[in-house]
Amino acid sequence: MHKQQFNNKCAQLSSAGDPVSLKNLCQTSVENLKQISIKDLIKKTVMTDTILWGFQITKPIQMVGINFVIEDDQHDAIEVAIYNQLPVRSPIKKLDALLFPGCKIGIKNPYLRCCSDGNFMLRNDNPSNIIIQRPNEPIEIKPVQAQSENAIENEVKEIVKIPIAEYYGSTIIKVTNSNGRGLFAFKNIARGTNIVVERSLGKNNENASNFVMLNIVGNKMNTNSQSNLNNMLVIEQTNDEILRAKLNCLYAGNMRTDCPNIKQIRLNNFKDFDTSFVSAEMIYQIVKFNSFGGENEQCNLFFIISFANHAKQPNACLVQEGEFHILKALRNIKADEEITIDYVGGIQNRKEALLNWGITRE
Ligand SMILES: C[S@@+](CC[C@H](N)C(=O)[O-])C[C@H]1O[C@@H](n2cnc3c(N)ncnc32)[C@H](O)[C@@H]1O
Repeated sequence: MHKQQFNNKCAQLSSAGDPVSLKNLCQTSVENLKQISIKDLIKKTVMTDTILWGFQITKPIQMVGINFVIEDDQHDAIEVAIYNQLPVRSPIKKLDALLFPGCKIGIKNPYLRCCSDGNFMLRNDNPSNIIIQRPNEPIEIKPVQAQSENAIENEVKEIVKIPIAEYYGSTIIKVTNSNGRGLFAFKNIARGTNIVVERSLGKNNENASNFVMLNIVGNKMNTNSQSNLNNMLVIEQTNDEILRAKLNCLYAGNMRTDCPNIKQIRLNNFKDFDTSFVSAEMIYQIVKFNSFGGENEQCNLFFIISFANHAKQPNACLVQEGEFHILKALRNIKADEEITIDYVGGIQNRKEALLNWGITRE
């Protein structure tokens, strides 16, 4: 088929639409719609006066419509096909900037349509039925120059495909038997999976380069970067309630048994959290016990990743891609297993380095 014919065909298909979906225009405001989950959907039925919220977990693909997968707060996933959002055959760049993993998607009056291949997916032809909340603008993923032909090269190739938004994966925070609170898997996680993608707290990594950190190289940040981060956090908390909530939650880590609810955090719901101002002394303690230094001696503090405890033989590691840090599975991790990292991988005097976190034996 010639390009022109192909375009015409696409345009025809697009304008023809799905009659049920085309008629399904929801003009009710979000507050007046009942919130439902993927499990509540009924096949071949328009769920009138309801809204389904989910997080986009795949990149979009464009055929006639735009298809991608969303996951709801029950961790069920479904494919969504939306039509008439963008002209047929819009440039990929435009599409990637509109819809990317991490976006929160609201679908008014969801309609579970049976496709010609027998599968079911949510179909929508009315752009006003779709609410797209972008967590942040996607970063441009630059091709990374492979430095050698070893493991790093493979690691780089994998990473380049990935992070454009924060993501908290199949994780839950629970109290451990002996190391305070810790990060756990609530589902089986396959080796190589990006379990959590996070930016470090405090804007201290403006000079971060596109490098890969296969392991954490101890808490060896220089005094400069650590005190720089402390100062940043003291100032930044003034206008940032969520940052205060996160810092309060990290303070006095091991002494606490209250575990932040990741489900709530996914929805950016921090309203039950302590958002009081955090003193400079508290910030010093938080950074000391929860931050990790990178190869460039930069000091990184996280929220979710900082709940990962140390192990000599960990099942995960931290890698960095630009402004994002990725907690990556080193092997298959079973549901309910604790997710651990080696705080001092690559350091000669492990014992001494571990004392930075108050860890006296491995
Ligand atoms: C990055 S935080 C980890 C989360 C922390 N357990 C909490 O409850 O908030 C690091 C702190 O956890 C504790 N910790 C982590 N791994 C440990 C280990 N293998 N043995 C003993 N304590 C550990 C230490 O107190 C350390 O300062």
